[in-house]
Amino acid sequence: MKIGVIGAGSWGTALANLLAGNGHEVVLWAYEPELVEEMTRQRSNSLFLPGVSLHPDLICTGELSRSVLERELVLLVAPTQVARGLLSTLAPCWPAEAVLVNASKGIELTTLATVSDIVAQTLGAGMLEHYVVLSGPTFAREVALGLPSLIVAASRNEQAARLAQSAFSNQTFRVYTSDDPVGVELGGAIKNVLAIAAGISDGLGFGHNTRAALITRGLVEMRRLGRAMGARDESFSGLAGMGDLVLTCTGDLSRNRTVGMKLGQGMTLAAILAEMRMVAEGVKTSESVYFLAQSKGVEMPICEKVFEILHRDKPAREAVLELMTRELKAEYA
Ligand SMILES: NC(=O)c1ccc[n+]([C@@H]2O[C@H](COP(=O)([O-])OP(=O)(O)OC[C@H]3O[C@@H](n4cnc5c(N)ncnc54)[C@H](O)[C@@H]3O)[C@@H](O)[C@H]2O)c1
Ligand SMILES: O=P(O)(O)OC[C@H](O)CO
Repeated sequence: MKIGVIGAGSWGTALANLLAGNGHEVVLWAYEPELVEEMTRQRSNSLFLPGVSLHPDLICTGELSRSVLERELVLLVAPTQVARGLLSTLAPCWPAEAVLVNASKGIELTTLATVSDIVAQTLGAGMLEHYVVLSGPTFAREVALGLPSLIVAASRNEQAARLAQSAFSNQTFRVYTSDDPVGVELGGAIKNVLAIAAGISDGLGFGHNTRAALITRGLVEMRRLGRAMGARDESFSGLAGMGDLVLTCTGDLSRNRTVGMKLGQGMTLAAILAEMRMVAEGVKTSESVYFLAQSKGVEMPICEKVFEILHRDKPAREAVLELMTRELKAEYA
């Protein structure tokens, strides 16, 4: 297939490499001009995926329109907060029949739009028939190294999900399909907020009990918001829900968990972000989830505390005390 990839961060580069290795003709667009130069000449991406050699057939470009021209499948894998700008720019030259696969995991600030919403608003609601969400427990580096990984391709159009499944699958990358893009998209976004919570807990020096509790009760929060937004319950027990939540709350490669750990250890958010070039989607998505939960009347106490710690300067220990001393209740109230 002719495939375009929008975004040459760690995940975009790992997936573009995988697709090229699967025999597709792949054009990878990078935002940074110096990265296009390096990827083309040195076949490496030292900014976002150091130590991984690029596939010899992978084409790299700094021209955004080349990532969609004559493409049969386009993979969007840029930070969520810039997705609207990129898709709006590309709308006039968008290939109408192409399948659009989204691998970004976040919710837009201010609009509270999911990436599905952004796609419908920029490319038209009809595009959702060609839209697939690709999400699951997949650290880019481990996928790039060929370590066995599983993921879900979710779409309301079964044919589109199957097309993505066959384009991405190989011996080390196993893709399941799902008919619940809403649940799969929400799982990927909310787990980033909960990973920050798990990091804060570790940074404060709490133990395994606390982390296991955060994962379990975090999953309840994910499911609640999912229900309010029309997601299928079982998606949250799957790869894009529990799977990714466990990975990101426990894995040292997680940027979101790392942000949380540093916060727990006493660094300010501004100082943490100043030394990070990569994106930790949970930082902004914590704000989106907070307001989304409020607007839907959904109780999400852990996500609420992450928002307050990150964006309202609440001391982490105070937030934990507030969580622990909430009114006592049944586990499934
Ligand atoms: N890295 C992973 O393991 C992984 C796995 C699954 C999903 N994701 C998701 O993939 C998405 C992309 O993350 P990543 O990890 O590949 O990125 P990254 O953190 O490795 O790199 C940051 C990316 O942001 C881009 N960028 C920064 N400012 C930009 C701008 N103004 N306009 C356009 N692009 C800009 C950079 O070019 C780079 O591609 C995120 O939503 C992330 O949650 C990442
Ligand atoms: O490094 P993180 O925290 O952005 O997580 C990366 C992926 O989403 C894991 O599936």
